[in-house]
Amino acid sequence: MTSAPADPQTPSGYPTADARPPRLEIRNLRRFFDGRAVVDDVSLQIEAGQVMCLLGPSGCGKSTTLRMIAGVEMQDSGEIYVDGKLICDTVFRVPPERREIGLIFQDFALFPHLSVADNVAFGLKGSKDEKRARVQELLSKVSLAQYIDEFPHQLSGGEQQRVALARALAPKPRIMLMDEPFSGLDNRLRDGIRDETLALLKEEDAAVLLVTHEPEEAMRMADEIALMRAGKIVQQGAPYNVYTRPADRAAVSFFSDTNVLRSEVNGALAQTPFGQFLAPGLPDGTEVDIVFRPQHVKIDFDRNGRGPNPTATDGVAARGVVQRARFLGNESLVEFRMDFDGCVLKATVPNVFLPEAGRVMWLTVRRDRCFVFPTGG
Ligand SMILES: Nc1ncnc2c1ncn2[C@@H]1O[C@H](COP(=O)(O)OP(=O)(O)OP(=O)(O)O)[C@@H](O)[C@H]1O
Repeated sequence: MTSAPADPQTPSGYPTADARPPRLEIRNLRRFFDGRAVVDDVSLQIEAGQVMCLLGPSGCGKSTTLRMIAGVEMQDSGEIYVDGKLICDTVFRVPPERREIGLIFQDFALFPHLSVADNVAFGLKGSKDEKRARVQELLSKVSLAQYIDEFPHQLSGGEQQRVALARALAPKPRIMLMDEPFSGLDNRLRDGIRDETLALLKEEDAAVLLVTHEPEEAMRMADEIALMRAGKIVQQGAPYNVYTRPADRAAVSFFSDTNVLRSEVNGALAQTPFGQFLAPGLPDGTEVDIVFRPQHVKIDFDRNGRGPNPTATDGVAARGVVQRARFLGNESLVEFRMDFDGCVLKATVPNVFLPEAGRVMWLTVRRDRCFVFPTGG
């Protein structure tokens, strides 16, 4: 007996015949502008009901990636699959309107001359009653049922954004692409709308790819973060893992303020005034950066010219002088000029802690929260 020939539009590599392929898969996408790869070998998989955030600085290629998936930009190489079916490579291309992909952009334009109901119904097929039922269902979900017959100019920015979300979800897209969808909203509105949007997206079971340059937004929204830099995915994983096990120095500083100490490897160890750090696999003489976040610096008082005793978790204490201290609302930020080489280190402390400038204090660093990277690597 011979087996049926493989479907040429189905990618290989799924472990068993009944294993469900990802809702969206992109493989090795590349796009060149003026000879420069602005998207460079990007591969991602997103399941139904999963929110993936493509996070990175301005110009790193996030929107171009999204535009290729939407079908409004063509890749120079690579493939895009939906539920295991090829929808686009360099020869075959399903047109954008047949991809069943919902889109929301920062400048989501509602049609000003159409009512809220007609905006939401815009991409819907079916009878008038069916359309009306779906419109009502979605407007209730975004808590705007009472505005069904209003016009966009009668709504606030946040309400308009929720209508845009309802419109994008109305045709039950299998995939939702969102490009900085909340950046036009003011801070107070944003958190609430993000949470509502997330709940609704989960309920509708779409695979979501959300583009943002704000780490906080990605941490808040994502099941998985793909960190992008200069056209490439440099790290991918659950928000906790990306935050606590950053791939390189730039990945640490993308999420938060950082402190950096410079050292040189000797016998797989890097010596610092805070004690020695493991530098496995790095040859002697390699310059390294020991990177840590201000919230992992501990502050202790001076005891007649001495600091706290060394411990396994916090290492050795180093002496510094308070430069300035500021209250930031939830925490205080204190800057120290360190005795050992005059560098400035930052520490954050919960609540209010505002020591006067010139005061001598001792700092230790949570050793398990320090990262050792080759300098410039
Ligand atoms: N049509 C185009 N022609 C030439 N260069 C382009 C074109 N579209 C994008 N680029 C360039 O490609 C790079 C990536 O752009 P892209 O918009 O994808 O970045 P991004 O990460 O989404 O940035 P932002 O967060 O600022 O929107 C940028 O340097 C941009 O100038």
